[in-house]
Amino acid sequence: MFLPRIVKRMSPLLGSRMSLNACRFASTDLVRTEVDDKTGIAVVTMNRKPVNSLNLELLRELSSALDAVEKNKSRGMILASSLDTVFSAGLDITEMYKPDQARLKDFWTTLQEVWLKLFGSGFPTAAAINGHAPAGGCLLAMSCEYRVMRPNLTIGLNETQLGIVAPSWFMSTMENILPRREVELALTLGKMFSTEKAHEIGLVDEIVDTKEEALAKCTEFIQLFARVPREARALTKQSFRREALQKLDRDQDLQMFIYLVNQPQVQKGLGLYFESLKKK
Ligand SMILES: CC/C=C\CC/C=C/CC(=O)SCCNC(=O)CCNC(=O)[C@H](O)C(C)(C)COP(=O)(O)OP(=O)(O)OC[C@H]1O[C@@H](n2cnc3c(N)ncnc32)[C@H](O)[C@@H]1OP(=O)(O)O
Repeated sequence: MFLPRIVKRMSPLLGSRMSLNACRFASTDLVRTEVDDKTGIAVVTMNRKPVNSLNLELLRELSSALDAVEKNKSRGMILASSLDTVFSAGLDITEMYKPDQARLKDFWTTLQEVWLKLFGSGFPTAAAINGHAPAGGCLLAMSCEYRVMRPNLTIGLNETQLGIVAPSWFMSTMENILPRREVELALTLGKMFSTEKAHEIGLVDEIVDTKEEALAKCTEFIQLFARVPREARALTKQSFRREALQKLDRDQDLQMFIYLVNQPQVQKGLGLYFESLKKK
């Protein structure tokens, strides 16, 4: 269970007074949230070694972190990873392979919740993609409004390569960024784009060399909205995204996911894929 722990960090130079850009922290083992008091921007960092694969616990903590960002009225949120070469490896295969059925339901419901909160958030969002972002990792990055990525990495929805079908809301999320034809091609191929190609087609907005630069660029993006009235901005963003958000019928989507995951050929495919990852 995530309990936001808000702590004021004191500057050692200022003794008991807060430094100008002191941070507030609301952290758990899996997700660290830091709000810069100077910019008012929250950095939400995923921290589940070795690859930030999205299991139920990480998703629950991301969901709580998004609630905390909303509640604290942060100026915006940057999503990042604590790992050097991976943003997120997407859904944790172990949640879907030989699953416990009750947990499987919880897992998918929580993933839906995270997407609804992130894609539908009123506050500005940006992803500092400091590592590979396949499948669910790409979904998280695409749910943000701006993406900054380090070179020589990969990003994309590779589900068909695994013999599974990306849910339609994964597709709508990509369609919010890329032309429909490009999305259809990317999804049917299960294409993983290099950083450079992703930038060329507009899936990624900027390429920078370091995580620090990525965070700085994301901050610059969010600060573009500093003088735009908060409510008007939020409602405008949400009306652009309403159709995709409303298209998700949570119950039907859950039933479909549970049905598909439990198909013997899907289980076989997931097992083989998981083994191939381990043998690498
Ligand atoms: C029927 C279902 C219907 C609908 C659902 C569809 C939705 C699916 C969305 C998804 O997100 S599916 C998941 C897709 N993800 C991937 O295909 C990514 C797989 N991983 C990688 O490509 C690589 O691991 C990486 C590029 C992210 C990182 O490479 P590297 O740094 O070289 O790490 P390793 O490959 O050596 O992996 C280390 C360690 O982590 C395990 N692992 C990797 N990915 C996952 C994962 N998604 N789930 C669980 N575990 C994963 C990997 O097996 C290694 O484990 P060891 O025990 O060998 O250390």
